[in-house]
Amino acid sequence: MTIQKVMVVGAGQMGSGIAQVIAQAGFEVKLNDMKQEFFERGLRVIAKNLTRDVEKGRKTEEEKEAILNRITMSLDLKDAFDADLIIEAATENMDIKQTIFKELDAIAPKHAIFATNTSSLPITEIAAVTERPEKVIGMHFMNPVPVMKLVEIIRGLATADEVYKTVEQMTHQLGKTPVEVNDFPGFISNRILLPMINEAVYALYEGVATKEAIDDVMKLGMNHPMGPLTLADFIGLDTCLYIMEILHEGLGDSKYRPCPLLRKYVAAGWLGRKTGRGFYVYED
Ligand SMILES: CC(=O)CC(=O)SCCNC(=O)CCNC(=O)[C@H](O)C(C)(C)COP(=O)(O)OP(=O)(O)OC[C@H]1O[C@@H](n2cnc3c(N)ncnc32)[C@H](O)[C@@H]1OP(=O)(O)O
Ligand SMILES: NC(=O)C1=CN([C@@H]2O[C@H](COP(=O)(O)OP(=O)(O)OC[C@H]3O[C@@H](n4cnc5c(N)ncnc54)[C@H](OP(=O)(O)O)[C@@H]3O)[C@@H](O)[C@H]2O)C=CC1
Repeated sequence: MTIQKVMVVGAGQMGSGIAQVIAQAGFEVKLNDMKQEFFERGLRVIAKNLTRDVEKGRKTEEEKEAILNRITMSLDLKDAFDADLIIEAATENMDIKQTIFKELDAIAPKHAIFATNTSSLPITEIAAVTERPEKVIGMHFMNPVPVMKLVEIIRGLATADEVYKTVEQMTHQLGKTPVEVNDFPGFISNRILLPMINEAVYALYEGVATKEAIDDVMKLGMNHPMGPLTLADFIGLDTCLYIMEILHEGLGDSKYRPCPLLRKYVAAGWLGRKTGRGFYVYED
């Protein structure tokens, strides 16, 4: 199957990055969110990234404009009427994702593939609310999307081989490297990454060291580009907590219990970079 028209649902940090790489690869993309201001916030981030590319001589001003012109605003899921591929990148919450997919199922063409960028939720359970579970698949991009090479592709129980192949090919067209993973909580990436981040939060909670010291140990000692607490702020503490809860519930092992300090920060609305405060404070 050939993909021509794409829709991305959710214009947050992941949705805007996904829309950017899709438009960069020459596809038309509708970027959907619930309010115009969320779309505009997403588009501002994309424009900023592209301006940096122009300043660094990687793109011309004309290329930047052409990419931006391929991204159109959508505030209504009905705009999915002509989509070949829909990539959902809304908030990490099963109810939200199932509601979106159910609604899209009644709107999108019968051939359309539904991909979800979920970090941890079961693809099979999301697919089950649609009449097309064979066309539902996980397409898990990494943050920041324009930079990171990996896309985990997750088959649900019913995902058709043809759908897998189309999404794999699309991933190559976006300049990314696909890795196939089966449908288990947190897949590979977050099953391994998030317990490390959660352990770093426990180390802070128990007073083992300061946040700076914890991050320095992992940066300088293990050559991680960011310390785990900085990375948690970058991902979003709400998303980190959701993922730990899914691992805990889905795998049934107490080693995945979320640290109470992580819960406390999320309850306070300290969600990391996106709200200006998490483990660290951000002025920009
Ligand atoms: C939660 C999930 O479900 C899964 C996940 O995504 S988990 C998160 C996975 N991501 C990570 O682990 C990221 C870890 N951090 C890093 O790799 C690096 O710190 C980083 C790439 C984010 C920044 O790299 P850095 O060397 O510290 O900073 P910097 O020099 O400013 O940036 C490096 C390049 O990335 C680009 N970049 C940095 N942040 C960017 C962003 N948010 N958007 C777009 N481009 C960005 C910069 O423009 C720069 O590009 P050039 O060198 O080509 O000019
Ligand atoms: N952050 C990360 O590092 C990564 C996250 N992911 C996954 O990507 C998804 C998005 O995460 P992220 O971009 O970080 O989150 P953000 O909070 O930045 O963005 C989510 C966006 O979705 C919007 N949204 C919520 N409900 C709907 C809806 N019903 N219809 C349309 N848009 C909606 C939100 O609007 P509002 O602001 O009003 O709530 C927000 O703009 C999650 O599933 C997450 O697990 C995957 C890989 C990495």
